[in-house]
Amino acid sequence: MAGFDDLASERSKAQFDVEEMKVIWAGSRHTLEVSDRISRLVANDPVFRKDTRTMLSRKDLFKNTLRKAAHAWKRIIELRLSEEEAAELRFYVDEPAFMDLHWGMFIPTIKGQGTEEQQQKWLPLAYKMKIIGCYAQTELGHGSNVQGLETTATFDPQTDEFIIHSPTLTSSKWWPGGLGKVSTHAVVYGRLIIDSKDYGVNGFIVQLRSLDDHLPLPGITIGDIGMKFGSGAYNTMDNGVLRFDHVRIPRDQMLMRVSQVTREGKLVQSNVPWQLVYGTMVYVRQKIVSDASCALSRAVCIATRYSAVRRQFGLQSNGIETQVIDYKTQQSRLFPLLASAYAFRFVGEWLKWLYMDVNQRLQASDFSTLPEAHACTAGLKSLTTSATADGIEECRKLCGGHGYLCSSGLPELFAVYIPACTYEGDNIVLLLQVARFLIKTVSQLGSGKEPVGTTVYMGRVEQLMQCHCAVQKAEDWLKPSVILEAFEARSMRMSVASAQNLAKFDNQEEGFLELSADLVQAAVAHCQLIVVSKFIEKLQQDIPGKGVKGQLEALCNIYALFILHKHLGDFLSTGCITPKQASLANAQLRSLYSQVRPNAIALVDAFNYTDHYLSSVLGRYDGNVYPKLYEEAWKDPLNDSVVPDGYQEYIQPILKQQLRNARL
Ligand SMILES: CCCCCCCCCCCCCCC/C=C/C(=O)SCCNC(=O)CCNC(=O)[C@H](O)C(C)(C)COP(=O)(O)OP(=O)(O)OC[C@H]1O[C@@H](n2cnc3c(N)ncnc32)[C@H](O)[C@@H]1OP(=O)(O)O
Ligand SMILES: Cc1cc2nc3c(=O)[nH]c(=O)nc-3n(C[C@H](O)[C@H](O)[C@H](O)COP(=O)(O)OP(=O)(O)OC[C@H]3O[C@@H](n4cnc5c(N)ncnc54)[C@H](O)[C@@H]3O)c2cc1C
Repeated sequence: MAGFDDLASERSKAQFDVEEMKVIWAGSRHTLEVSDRISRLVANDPVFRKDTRTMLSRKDLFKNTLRKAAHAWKRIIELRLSEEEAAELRFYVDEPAFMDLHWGMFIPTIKGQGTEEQQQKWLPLAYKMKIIGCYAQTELGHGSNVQGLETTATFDPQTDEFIIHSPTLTSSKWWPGGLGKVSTHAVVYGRLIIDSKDYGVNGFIVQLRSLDDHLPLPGITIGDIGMKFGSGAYNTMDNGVLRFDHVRIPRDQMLMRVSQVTREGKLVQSNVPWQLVYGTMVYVRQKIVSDASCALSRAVCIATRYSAVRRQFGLQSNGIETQVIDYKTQQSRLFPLLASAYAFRFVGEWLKWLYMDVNQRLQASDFSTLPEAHACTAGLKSLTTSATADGIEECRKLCGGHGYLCSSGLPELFAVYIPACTYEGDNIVLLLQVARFLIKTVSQLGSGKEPVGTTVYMGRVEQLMQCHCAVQKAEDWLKPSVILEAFEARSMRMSVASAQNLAKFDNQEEGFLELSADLVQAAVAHCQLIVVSKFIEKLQQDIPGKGVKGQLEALCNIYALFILHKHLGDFLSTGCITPKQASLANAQLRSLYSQVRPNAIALVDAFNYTDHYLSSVLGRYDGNVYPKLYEEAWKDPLNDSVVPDGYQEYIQPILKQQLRNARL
């Protein structure tokens, strides 16, 4: 039967060791074992079913999410899961919920911004879920501009307390996940005021609801902000609104790792940079980059499997139509996304390492790598989430009409994913941060301060401003050194051009605003260079398994040449490559697609996703698409009755012409 046979035959064509590729994708044998075991555990538990999610009303949906979250917590306790296993379990439950914010932001904020004493007090309560917390930073009037927050935390020396207050409507906290209906506590960001002086934004632990009856504490107004994009999707989350009317908290509930307020009301600064108040955002942005590869690979897995099952046109000699995956246009849209999923996986792995390294340095009071960590997490978060959101939508189109059905899994994935381009920093705002970092680095060239980390290539400014690409034939584009030089030269030249244009302005801030669209492009070029170079570095490691390295090399080249093709204007206008070299790159890309084609199904199998996690009829492992699509349609509540509700009120009068007669 179509589907079963197609995917089995595709799998038999694979030219590499899929089991070894699974290890590479997972990061290690241990991680593969854990994710494999936990994903199956979730898939086999009826409480974690997802198939009715898009049909439920908001209230039922939310209650169902609470039920799953409680069950997940119960299983974590019963099975004595480790922190790693518990995180995997929450991941595979695959339903945004208050737990994400409790474990993903509230706890990390206390760890990163609390003193030892504060950690000892609050973390055990949070780990045991005796309190549930969220991260309340954004307000109705300000999200991107953190320094513009209006909530105040005024020190009262009489009582040794802070008074938390929302002075205006626009100062209402607005968006925090988990806040609307569940959290008992929040880390609230507000302006620290001592003796009428404003000391800027700090974090404060505030209890919101009673631990006895869950009612809001006096002075607190709290609720959900309403339905969001898509059915099901992110509506499982209670994003909330919160107002304070002079709510008092003890002084020791200000997070005091960065600065402390003494009993006398004096502000004492630690030796750590004030930017550590922004530390949780760096942590979460790093996590979001890793998650991007999960979301994109999930969409790509669905679209690739379905493209091998779906046949249209072109009767072959055996009387069967062509698999749509064999169309070159399908390949040129799908395979760059497959390559991007792998590229984001590896850059995410590297970013995790970078984040751990920065953290270790911070513990040892070495703050030198913080600006680079901020620029990398901000830039890569922006690059990978934008590409993933666009990629999911492309996968929907790659699946034709059936991709638009909820049962394809793609509409909900898209709806859940797209806010990643906005939360944890709007993607444009974050790229402007990277641009500032690049301009600063360029302006320091020649000053004796050598660029470090991901900007080390800028130290070769003279060479990169003048070099000529050496490509003469299509295969030359397969050399990592050639690709790297083209990407470095493009990024260098775009940053230098931006810096030169900026220098023409008397007022740098005005110049930055005027040139911001170009600056964003320079930042994108730098971030794409990071992704390409980290993929190339990955290939320099020992990669076991028959044919695995060869497949990864092909994917790496596809990613790089696809980006080159997409941003050809940059490469040509900066003189990094010639039009002839561009056309050779395109020819090489076509040849790489042919190389990947027989391995495409095996390359998505290597993600090791269960059908439960994919939740897609089109992406089923067995390829049994048509019978299941047919079956799925009959489950829709509209099909519960043959004649729909409303027939007698609205359809019958039209058919019987009663309405027309009434008008005559
Ligand atoms: C789908 C669920 C699946 C389940 C998976 C679960 C696990 C994954 C967890 C993920 C959960 C996702 C759920 C979503 C939750 C969403 C949460 C949020 O959205 S929280 C709110 C996030 N808000 C933002 O990101 C705001 C963005 N704005 C800013 O960060 C800042 O305002 C700014 C950086 C844009 C500007 O800062 P500002 O101080 O006003 O000015 P400057 O630009 O001049 O910066 C001064 C100086 O500081 C440096 N800087 C800035 N930021 C940082 C930083 N984070 N770290 C270090 N340094 C930083 C900057 O470079 C400047 O340095 P200088 O040397 O002076 O040039
Ligand atoms: C699903 C979801 C979950 C969230 N969860 C949380 C949470 O748990 N806790 C929390 O505190 N917050 C949360 N947020 C809020 C989120 O962090 C903010 O929405 C985000 O930081 C963007 O800020 P904004 O909404 O103010 O956008 P705005 O800044 O108002 O953006 C509007 C437009 O202005 C542009 N813009 C803004 N500033 C500039 C500039 N300087 N230069 C050029 N263009 C600019 C942007 O690019 C964008 O196009 C969440 C948001 C969403 C959507």
